[in-house]
Amino acid sequence: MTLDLSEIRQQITRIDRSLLKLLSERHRLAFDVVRSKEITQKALRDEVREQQLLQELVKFAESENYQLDAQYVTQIFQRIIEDSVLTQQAYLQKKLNDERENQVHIAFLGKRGSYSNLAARSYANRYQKQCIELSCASFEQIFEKVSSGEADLGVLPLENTTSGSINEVYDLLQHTDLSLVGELAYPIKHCVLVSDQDDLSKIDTLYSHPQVIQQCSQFIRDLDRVHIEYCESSSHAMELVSSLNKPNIAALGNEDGGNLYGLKVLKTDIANQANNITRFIVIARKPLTVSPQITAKTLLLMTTSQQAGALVDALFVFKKHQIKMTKLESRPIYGKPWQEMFYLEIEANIHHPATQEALEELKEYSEFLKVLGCYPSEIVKPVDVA
Ligand SMILES: C=C(O[C@@H]1C=C(C(=O)O)C=C[C@H]1O)C(=O)O
Repeated sequence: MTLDLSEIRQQITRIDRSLLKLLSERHRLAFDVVRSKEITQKALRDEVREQQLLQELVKFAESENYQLDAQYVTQIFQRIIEDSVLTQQAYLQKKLNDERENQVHIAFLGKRGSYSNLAARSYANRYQKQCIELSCASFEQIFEKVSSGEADLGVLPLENTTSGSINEVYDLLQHTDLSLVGELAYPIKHCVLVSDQDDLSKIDTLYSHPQVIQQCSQFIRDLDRVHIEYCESSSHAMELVSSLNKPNIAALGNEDGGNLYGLKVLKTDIANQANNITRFIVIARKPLTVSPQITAKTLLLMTTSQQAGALVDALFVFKKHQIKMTKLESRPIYGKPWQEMFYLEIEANIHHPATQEALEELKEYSEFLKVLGCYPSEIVKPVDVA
């Protein structure tokens, strides 16, 4: 055994490359798996198989030979399985919707380096498409760019695990003819970015988007007398802090974006909640067909009568048809004080006859009902290992 650090590091580098090679091999097998399932029409996700795999791996991991922590191993393999499931989904979806174009124009909020930009890139990557980026100054502009055909897709944040729903996006969905065609969960990792400063106590002004400020409120409260400057997006904040180049100011943003603007990270992990994830939606002009082999979600917009129990009656339809509801959100109706519009997200494929039947029944309990879109669920809930 050697204790020479550079030699040990060489060994680590070699092991990391081997791990990467194995990950790539496993990733490629996802394509063989999905081609096989295309023939058999088997459901893409097999939770029993996933559970067996994980249980066996944990048993190995904890054995004498490996001595690895069960939770550590489980988390890694859950990520690997998620990649396999999402890779297979993207393959099926591309084929089903006959997408041959290799480029996709995506509109998003903010400049290069914004979270929306990173989410847009990640979405294009998943579908192995080159992303032509169209940066927008407002959510409304994203809708306009997709409507006019300037953009093929628009990526918008819908909810965040810390700050909740993004009302403005919900409200814009009320008036659109565009369709929801996708979702993606993107981990948000806020940090303090500076031009040149090593001491956090020297910072007296923070620049960022109101959502980011809200998500880091506990960290900000603990700072002494810091002034907040609200910006259009976190990328605007990063650009501004970079161009002002002062030692007393900082931007709250993400590390990748910060790199782009030549900023350095002064502090990481500053969000109130460690698991800070934003769910983005993807909009397009045409609705999508979702493969029956994939877990699909459908977003509905509905109003009910003002009578007692009207919403309960409507929701009961889902219970009766054994349809899982993944989200219920209400927003005021513009011009109708104290009346509410409901957004219902269900785990169901709109093309499935059982869903159609449930929606027909739902019409009886609603005054207005509109399908905003049906899309593959990209939130792969891990199976329980116990
Ligand atoms: C790879 C498969 O597809 C999915 C992914 C799995 C994995 O990555 O191990 C396991 C089961 C399925 O949910 C498979 O069916 O074997």
